[in-house]
Amino acid sequence: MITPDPAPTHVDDSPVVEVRDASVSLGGRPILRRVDLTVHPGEFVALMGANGSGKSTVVRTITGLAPLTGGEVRLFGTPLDRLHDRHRLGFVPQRVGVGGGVPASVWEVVASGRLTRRRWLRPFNAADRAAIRSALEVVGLSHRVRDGVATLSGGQQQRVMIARALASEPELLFLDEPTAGVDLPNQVALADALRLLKERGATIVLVAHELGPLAPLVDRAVVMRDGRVAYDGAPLADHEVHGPLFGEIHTHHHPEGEPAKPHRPQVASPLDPRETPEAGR
Ligand SMILES: Nc1ncnc2c1ncn2[C@@H]1O[C@H](COP(=O)(O)OP(=O)(O)OP(=O)(O)O)[C@@H](O)[C@H]1O
Repeated sequence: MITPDPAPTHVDDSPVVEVRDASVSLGGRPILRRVDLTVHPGEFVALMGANGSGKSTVVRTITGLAPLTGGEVRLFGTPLDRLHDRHRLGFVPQRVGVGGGVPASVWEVVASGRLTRRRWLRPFNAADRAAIRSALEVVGLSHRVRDGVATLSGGQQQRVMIARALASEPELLFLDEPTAGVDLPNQVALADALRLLKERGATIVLVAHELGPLAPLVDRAVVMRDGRVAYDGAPLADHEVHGPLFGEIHTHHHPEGEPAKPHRPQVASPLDPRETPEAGR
């Protein structure tokens, strides 16, 4: 709920996302190779890695947009193809040009986030309007409700798309590069909005090249390389992800010798029987 409710949505720690041995081919080319990923309730996971490493495809697979050629995806404990209450998911895709000639107002775009929760052709009820208002407040755009989306800057348009996802009151939110091409004040506004959502108990999976102001929110980093999970563990600084480390499968040593936090950190190991010597290259 987008209400001041600090209680987490889930009472147990059963995974919200379970990707098991998932493979995806696109255009006849293997893009994801035997990916495993588990996300627990309330976690904020940053999915990182170089261009073309497969980050977006992981998210597209988890949200059912890219078909599996092998393996399984479960959300909220249910196989993806049997999940009916899809309103529990929110998805802010990459580089959405909401302006593109569509004369929609900010309010209309954010209100469209309620469609999965409403019965067809019913007017918005008080709960709908409250959720829309709250989402606009969270992203700091209440004063722009009547404006055409096309009149907003790219960063503000991205905030509109975040508000649209927030209005649907998702338990699990995916964002693909929400800060790409967004100026710093808008990145900070996005971070504030996501912090609030996290405090309300949502589980968040974020695809990002660089975390910038989002870094303090991240509980866990997963780094993709060549369609595989190369690292799964404690958050990494942007420079670590983009340094030489992910030129190879990486074993992470935490700087102060602290144990990697939080959930079951895993480093994909070359000893993994599924890996072949040439596989990670
Ligand atoms: N529909 C498609 N058909 C064929 N190949 C695709 C398709 N979509 C993505 N790919 C390829 O899959 C690989 C992984 O793409 P993906 O977008 O998942 O990577 P990414 O890590 O998100 O990259 P970026 O950071 O550039 O968005 C790339 O080589 C890309 O060219």
